Amino acid sequence: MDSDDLPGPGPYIEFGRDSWSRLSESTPLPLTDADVERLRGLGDPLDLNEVDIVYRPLSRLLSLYVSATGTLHQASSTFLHERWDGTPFVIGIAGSVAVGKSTVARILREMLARWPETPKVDLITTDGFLLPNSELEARGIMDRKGFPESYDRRALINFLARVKSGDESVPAPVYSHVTYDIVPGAQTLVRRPDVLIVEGLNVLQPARTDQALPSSLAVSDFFDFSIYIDADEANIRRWYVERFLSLRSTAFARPDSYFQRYAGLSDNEAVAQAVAIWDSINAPNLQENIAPTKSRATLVLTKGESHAVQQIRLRKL
Ligand SMILES: Nc1ncnc2c1ncn2[C@@H]1O[C@H](COP(=O)(O)OP(=O)(O)O)[C@@H](O)[C@H]1O
Ligand SMILES: CC(C)(COP(=O)(O)O)[C@@H](O)C(=O)NCCC(=O)O
Repeated sequence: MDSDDLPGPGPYIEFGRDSWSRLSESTPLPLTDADVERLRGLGDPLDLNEVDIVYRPLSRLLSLYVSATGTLHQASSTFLHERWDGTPFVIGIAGSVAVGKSTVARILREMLARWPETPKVDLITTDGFLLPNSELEARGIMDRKGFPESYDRRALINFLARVKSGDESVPAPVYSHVTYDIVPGAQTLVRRPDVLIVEGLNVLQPARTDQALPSSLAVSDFFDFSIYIDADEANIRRWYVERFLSLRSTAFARPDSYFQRYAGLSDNEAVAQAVAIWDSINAPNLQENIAPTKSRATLVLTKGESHAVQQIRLRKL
C-alpha cells in the first residue's frame, strides 16, 4: 500500500525547495564547484546551487540523526554494561536504474565526511551482490538483472550484519558496468566506518519468505535512515536513453566492454536498443519491485525533468 492510501494526514511532512532550504540556513556549504563536477554522474546536471538548496539541509538532518542514534546506542551499552563500540550509522539509497542514486550517494558521502563526528564514510553499491552472469544464465534469469531474484541477498545481509556488529574489515564483492559482470576475485573492504551508505535498486525490499534466510531479515532492517529517489517514469526513461547514447563513445567503446557491439550504433539504432532494454527489464522492475518500496523510506526526494529536486518528504510517523 502506498502512503497516499493511508487514512489521516499520512506519515510524511512535505517541503518544496525553498521551505526545505530554509530549515538549515546556518549550516555551512563545504563543497566547491569543482567537487560537484567531480562527483556528479554521467548526464546529471547537478550544480552547487542544487547542493546548497537540497543536499546541505539533508546533510545537516543526517548529522542530527547520527548523533541521536549514537546516544541511543550508548544508552543500550550502559544498560548492558558493555563498552560502546561505535556502531556504524547505515543509510540506504533506493530508486530506479538511471534515476541518479549514485550521484546523491557520492554527494552525501562527501558532505557527511566533512562533519567532525563522521570523518569516515564508506559507500557500497548493491550491484556487487548480483549473482555472476554464469549463475544468472544457469538459472535462466539473465534478462532479470536488477530484479530481487538476481541478487545474493543472503550475502548482502551477512555483509551488513558484520559491518553493524563492528567487524574490523568486511569484504564486499565488486561489479563492473563495463564487463557487465562480477569482477572475479575483486573486493572492497569496509573497515569500521562512522557511516556506511548502501545504494541500490532493491535496498528497501521487504524480507522474502521464499528463501531459507536466517529469521527472514530484510536489508533495510540494518538501516538507520533511508532515502528513495523518485521521478516520473517518462523522465527516468529519457535519462536512461540519453545516458545510453553517451556511453557509446566512452564505456561501450572499451575493448573489455560487454556492450562493444553498441559502440557503433547510429543514434536511431541506439535509441531503439536503449528503449528495448528499458521496456523489457528496467521499467517492469521499477513498476513491480522498486516503486512499491517508496513508502518505506524515511525521506523521499522527487526530481523534476532536469534532475532538480522539486519536493522533499520526510517521515514523521
Ligand atoms: N552500461 C554502463 N556502462 C558504464 N557505466 C554505467 C552503465 N550503466 C550505468 N552506468 C553507471 O553506473 C552508475 C549507476 O547507474 P544506475 O544503476 O543506473 O543508477 P543511478 O543512475 O541511479 O546512479 C552510474 O554512475 C552510471 O553512469
Ligand atoms: C547493475 C544494475 C542492476 C544496478 O544494480 P544496483 O547497484 O542498483 O544493485 C543496473 O544498472 C543494470 O545494469 N540493469 C540491467 C539492465 C540494463 O542494462 O540497464
